[in-house]
Amino acid sequence: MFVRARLRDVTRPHVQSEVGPLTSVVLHRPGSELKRLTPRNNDQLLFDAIPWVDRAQEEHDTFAEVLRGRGVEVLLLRDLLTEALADARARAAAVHAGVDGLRLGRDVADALRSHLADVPDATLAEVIIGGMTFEELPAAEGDSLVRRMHRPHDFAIEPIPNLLFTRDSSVWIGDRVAIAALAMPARRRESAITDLIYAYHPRFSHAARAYGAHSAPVEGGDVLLLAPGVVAIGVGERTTPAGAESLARSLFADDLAHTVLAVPIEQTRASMHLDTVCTMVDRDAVVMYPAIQHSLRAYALRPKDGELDVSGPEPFLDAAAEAMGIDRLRVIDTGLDPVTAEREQWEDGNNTLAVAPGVVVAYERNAETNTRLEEAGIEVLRISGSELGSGRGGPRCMSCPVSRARLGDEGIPAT
Ligand SMILES: NC(=[NH2+])NCCC[C@H](N)C(=O)O
Repeated sequence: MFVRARLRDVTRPHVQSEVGPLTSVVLHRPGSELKRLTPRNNDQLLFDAIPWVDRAQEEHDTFAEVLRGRGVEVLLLRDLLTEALADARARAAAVHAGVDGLRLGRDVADALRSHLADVPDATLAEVIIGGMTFEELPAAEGDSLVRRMHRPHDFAIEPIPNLLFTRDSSVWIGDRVAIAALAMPARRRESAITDLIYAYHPRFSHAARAYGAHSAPVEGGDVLLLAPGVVAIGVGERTTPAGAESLARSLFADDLAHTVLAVPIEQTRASMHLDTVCTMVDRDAVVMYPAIQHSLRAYALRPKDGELDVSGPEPFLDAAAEAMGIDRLRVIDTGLDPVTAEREQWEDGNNTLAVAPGVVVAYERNAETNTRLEEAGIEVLRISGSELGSGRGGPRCMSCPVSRARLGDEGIPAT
């Protein structure tokens, strides 16, 4: 009885750290939404190039296989969405999120809503993710200025290619899920999708929330669970000071953290999230972009008599070690020359996904960083990311851990 209960426990949502053995994760296999990218819209849609979609899918399939090979349950977001849409309330939420009446005008919006009300769940999921152009709109009676004045390839529903980066739109902390409030217009609809999956998919419908999509901006790529009870939140291009503060309040209120470290990062595309410059590779070790190693600082937030106590800023590594209750947070010293370090940081060399303490998935192209990780005793599972990387995200960005075994419980086999 006891053993069975523990086995079942393994895939129950629960994430306390960045490195506890990964048992269940949400990925999004990229699809038609990437085929919508053109040189005219890629900047706005936050891609730096036009990916070769078939190859991106192959690379993603390999990523999923590497994880499965380590006993990880891979949940695909498109499947979760389609299954959630079996609930009529989820369908209504999906149509509401996809059809923008102000943009389309009353007649087109009404026609589109009634068309989507009748399509199968899988088609609705496809339209919500892949978008719809004006020429793909269902035919309608009567005349319409909106239809006449839009070009055939204009989007009636925008595609959401950044759904690939499942890390950013939601994050599990303990047994609660935080729905991220995404900062960039091209990504706002992603929260509506994760929100409805967690609200209506039978697997998650009982999950309590740690944060809501209508709060101040927080993106999952900025949230690092350094140790049970210790959460670092990057504050920069995406997560705002108000977002970090309100997530901290919410975590304290729910007893999910005792310390939150707010970590200012440069507001540039290269370091859009904290996880572009620093990820954990072991219980007490991070891989970090050398250029920021000595300048990264943190404000420490702690609960005090129902209010917030804010101290610092002090060097991030010191603040982290103190909050984690360890002597020192090791930095894997990549020791790279500044040009190589900058190139590999841009290509997500520091954006690793730990599948267990000391075992990470990384892009193979970051050869120098990976070699240094191995020299430091970290096992590196290499995947190709030549096409996947064109959206500026690595293995950590492309994964949303739903459950990890607690540190110290590694003996539990994955089901
Ligand atoms: N956690 C991350 N680093 N995510 C990367 C997201 C990349 C995406 N194109 C964006 O600009 O939003």
